[in-house]
Amino acid sequence: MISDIFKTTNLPLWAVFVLILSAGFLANLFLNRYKPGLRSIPGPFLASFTNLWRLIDVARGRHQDTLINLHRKYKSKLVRIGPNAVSVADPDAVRIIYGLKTGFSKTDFYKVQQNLSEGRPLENLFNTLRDDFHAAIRRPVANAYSLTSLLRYEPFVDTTSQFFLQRLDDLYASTGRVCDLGTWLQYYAFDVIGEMTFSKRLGFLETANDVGGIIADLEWRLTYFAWCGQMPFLDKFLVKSPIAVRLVPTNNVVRFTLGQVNERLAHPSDRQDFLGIFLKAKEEFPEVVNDRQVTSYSTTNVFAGSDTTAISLRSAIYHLLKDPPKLRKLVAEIDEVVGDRDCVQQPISFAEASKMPYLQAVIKEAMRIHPAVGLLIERYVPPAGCEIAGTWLPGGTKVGINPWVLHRNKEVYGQDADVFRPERWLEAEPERLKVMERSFLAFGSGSRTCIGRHISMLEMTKVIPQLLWAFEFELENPKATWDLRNYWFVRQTGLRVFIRRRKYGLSEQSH
Ligand code: HEM
Repeated sequence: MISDIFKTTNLPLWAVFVLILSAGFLANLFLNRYKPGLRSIPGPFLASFTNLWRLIDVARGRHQDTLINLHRKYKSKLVRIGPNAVSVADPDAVRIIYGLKTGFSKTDFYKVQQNLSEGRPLENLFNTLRDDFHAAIRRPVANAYSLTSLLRYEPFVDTTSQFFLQRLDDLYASTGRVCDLGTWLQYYAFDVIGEMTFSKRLGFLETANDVGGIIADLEWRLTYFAWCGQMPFLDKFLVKSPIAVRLVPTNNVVRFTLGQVNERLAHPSDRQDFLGIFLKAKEEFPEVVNDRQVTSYSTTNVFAGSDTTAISLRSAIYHLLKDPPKLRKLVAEIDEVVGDRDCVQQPISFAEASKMPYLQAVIKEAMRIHPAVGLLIERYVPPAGCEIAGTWLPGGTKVGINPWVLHRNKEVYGQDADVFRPERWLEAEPERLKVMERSFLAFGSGSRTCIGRHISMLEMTKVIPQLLWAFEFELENPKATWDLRNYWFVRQTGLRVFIRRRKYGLSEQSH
């Protein structure tokens, strides 16, 4: 056949190949564009041909805004953002896509996130695609993350918070220097998770520095996940290519946690921190938990639990500082609960904080208006296909909800959905509240929901009142807005403040 074309056209062989390749490429684009089940879903024209559209848009760092605008522009619950990818904005779809036993599984976007350890991808709770493996590794440790286990971690949070406040007082309240509070909240979040996981602060607050380059490493890694995750086959040619694997067989964060695990193994102790629990799980479930799995659990704590918590803390503080009446309302609630005691020496307990309605509403609203995760929480439609928002989608389609899109849905949260207003959580009628709760995806939803959500709520509900009790914060430039960059997590920069003592040092003053 090829030789016939060659003879009749007198074309050189290479030109025939180029022609055939071009025809194949064009046919592929055409098939992408007119893929059954997806061809009638509105979306950017280019996106229906190639995932490059998605990759480029994600690389620009404001993908959450693009999706919010696209859903509003097309007035559609479904927007096609790739030849085989659909963004969904429908509260009723939450249960379908993320519900227990609905058969939707994580996509190869998560495979890219499997960091290398000794040359092999390290599957963990967060990034595994295999539901049976996920259930097997979740069972031995689930209890350690439950609400009832929280009391165990409160002292870890308290000691780190006290040190955090002392550092802010020494370096900023006492000197009048401007403080990059956003960065300090990140140091705090890393040190708390270090305390809880390894019984030691990782040294961020102490050194006021990026210890071991972990923050920088996570930053580039998240960027890589976000970009490469839009065209996951590229991973095999980049970080997981044979040459790259040989050059960097174990990545930085894994190496760091491996060091902590090895140190504990060399000096065994009966500490009830997460590492202690993971090592106990190794004894109780030897068929599932080996040394590699212990490292995997520990790495996940550091990876999934630090940046996300810092982002949510920043959101709460920033939005309060931008809206002084709301800040005053929260401070009044804190003062009432704390009374005469020193809130640094005797912090608000989790039990007390859980009964502070405005504080709870502020945290929830901070995570609604600025959820940490800023890309689709992607899943594959099961092989039999499925109807979502009135459209039948074929098996294997990538679907997902971007929390930013559902959180800004005006039908769910009202016409002021773009505004920070904690009161909405306190005023909503029970039926409306149910829909708002169902659409709240800051911690994901269903079978793969965040295992660390109680831990982060523990941190946030304790440290926010302590900070606001101890200090007054003032934005360096009250009119400026901060900068956002979405690389899987939507990280903020520019939360720069002046700090003044409010009640910090109360016990010293009374002596
Ligand atoms: C405010 C803080 C946090 C936010 C916003 C957050 C957000 C999320 C989200 C959206 C997911 C679902 C991801 C998906 O379905 O693809 C998730 C899963 C997960 N998170 Fe968190 N997270 C936070 C804190 C933590 C903490 C403190 C830890 C650990 C100590 C943690 C560990 C995990 C793990 C292990 C998973 C995977 C769970 C599974 O699939 O079984 N997270 N998180």
